[in-house]
This record gives sequence, C-alpha cells and structure tokens, in this order.
Amino acid sequence: MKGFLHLEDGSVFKGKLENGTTEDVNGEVVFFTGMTGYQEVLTDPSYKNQIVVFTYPLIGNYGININDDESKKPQVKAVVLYECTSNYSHFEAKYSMKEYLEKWNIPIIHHIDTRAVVKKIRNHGSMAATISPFEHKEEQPCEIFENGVFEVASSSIETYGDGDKHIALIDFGFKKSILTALLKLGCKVTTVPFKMMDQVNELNPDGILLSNGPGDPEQLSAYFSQIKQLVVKYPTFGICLGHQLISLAFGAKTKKLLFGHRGANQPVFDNKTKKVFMTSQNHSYVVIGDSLKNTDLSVRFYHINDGSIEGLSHATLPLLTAQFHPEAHPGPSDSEWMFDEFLELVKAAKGDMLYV
Ligand SMILES: NC(=O)CC[C@H](N)C(=O)O
Repeated sequence: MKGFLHLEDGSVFKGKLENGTTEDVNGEVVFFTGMTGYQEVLTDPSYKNQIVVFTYPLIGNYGININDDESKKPQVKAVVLYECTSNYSHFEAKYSMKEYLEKWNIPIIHHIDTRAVVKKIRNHGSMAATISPFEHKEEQPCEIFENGVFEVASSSIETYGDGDKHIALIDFGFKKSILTALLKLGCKVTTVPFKMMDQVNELNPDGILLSNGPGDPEQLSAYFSQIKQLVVKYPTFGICLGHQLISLAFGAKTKKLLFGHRGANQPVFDNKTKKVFMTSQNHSYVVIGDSLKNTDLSVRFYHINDGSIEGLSHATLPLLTAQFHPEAHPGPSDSEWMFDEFLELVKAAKGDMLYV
C-alpha cells in the first residue's frame, strides 16, 4: 500500500508501506550509514522510539538469524529504506527482514528516496517524523518523545558466568554484545537495572560498567549523585550513554549534535596510543569539551571527522569511557581491546573502598 513519510520541517516523501495500519507512527528520524548490521540496529535498545533511515540501498539480503539480536525484540519505531529484499541468502538466516518486522507490527516504508531524506536531516538535524498512509496531514509532527530508557531497562538483577572478577553491568538498555564481551574475558557479570543502582554495593563487584541506552542523558539527572558515588569507588567503564552519564555526574555538560553519528566506519583518535581506529557508533549527544575544565576528566579519544569527544579518562581514578561501541555488533572490532584495558584496571585495583 501507498505510504508517506512526513518530516517536522513540512517535507513529505512518498513510498510503499508494509505492516502499516491506518494509524500514524511517530518517532525521531535518524540515519544509519552502515552497509550491513541491520539486525543489530533494529534490536539495539538505544534506538528506542527512533525511525531509522538505512542509507545503503539494499537491506535484508542476508536475512535475520537467531544469534545477532542485541535485545529480545526490535526496538526501532519504524524503518525507512530503498529496497527491503525478501530474497535473502545466508546459512544462519531464519526469516526475511519483512517477516521479522511484520511479526512485531513495525512499519517499513520502502522505495523512498533515502538520499533526499538524509540531506534534509543533515541540514535540519534529527527531526520528528510521522509515517502515515495519508499524504495530507493537518499538523506537522512535533518533537515530543518519551524517554525510552524507562522502557528498555530490565526490571530484575541477573547473574551470568562464574569468573574470578565480578562486574556489575548497570543497565540502561544494554546491548547483549557488551555482556558477551565481558563473559568472553572470563568475568562473572551481574546486570543491575539502573533504578536498582543502590544495590550495587551489596554485590561487592570488582568493577562496574555503565551501559548504552536511549534518549537524552540529562533526563537521568536524578541518578547523577549515585553514579558518582559508584565511580569513585570501583574501576569503571562507561559506554555511550554510560560515558555521557559519568561526564554529567562529574559536573561536565552534554549537547545534542545536529544529526548524530550512526554507522560502522567512524574514525576515532586515541590520545594515549596516538593511533586511529574505526568504530561503530550510534549516538546523538556528546560531551561539551569546555565543560571538562572544572573536572578531573580529560579527553582520551576524539572523532576525526568533527573533533567531538569520544571518550575520557580521569586524573586519579581507574576510569575508561567510550562514546563509541567497543563491543561492535554491528561494525569493526578494532576497539575490542578496551575490554582488556578495563579488565587490567579491575585487576590492578586492590579491594573495596580503595578510592574514597
Ligand atoms: N548508544 C547510546 O548509548 C546512545 C546514547 C544517547 N542516547 C545518545 O543518543 O547520544
């Protein structure tokens, strides 16, 4: 059936709608530039409430399998692309992308001129958008999004693995690959929903990891003091939203980029090793450089394309943060070594209360 993508700036794009109902679907429109990795993008909780435009013109060609989900279900609000093929081929594939999204009632609008949509987003920024079966709408979509972090975080504490070192993974909507990376290193991991952060001390972990997650980090301001108390006490790794929350907890500030970084070939420079590596990214917010002045945080990584902050270290604390995704999935595993570096920080620490 015919369908339309309406953007907040008034532009309308015509395409073909699958799994559409007569009801409009609203979300924040963002674009992902990777050629592969669509299954991981669909299921990454950080994409909650977002309408994702895939810039690569042919999506779905290796189907959907049962291993590569980053969470239990697709999290995106809707998908915009050029061609979504049902003619998939891969030894692990179980469904086509269309079948998978149909099962979860997630609309796909295809045969859209995605290049034109991306140009709009690059000029106006990530915008509110509506997917609708109707070409004319009384009102333009307007930017009101609930904070998805409350929807995607788990509600109970769970433990995985039985290694020597015990990591508390504070869950803001963690990607499965983060848990897998820690288990692969032989850690015991306890996932703790962020609302239950006050129970971390009882677990007596050797280190903590603050996960990725959707939305504006400022919306979690009620948790900043608790986060700071944990970071000064345990060796800490912060990934994406986790990195932003740690910065805010230490008094730095964040802002929203015009259209964010979403893709699998984002180049990052490491001030410590003086090396560049390719990273997988999915974020709209960044830490403001000037706001680090009155903190003990300093820039460890920055983005080669726009100079934005990609990760921090602390003058005295065993702290490592990344705005990108060292667990990859999708994307290159060039920065997987960060998990090893975190484990080294954990091993070097000598027991509870060391830093306070
Ligand atoms: N992947 C993430 O954790 C994203 C962090 C945050 N929601 C942002 O968009 O910047």
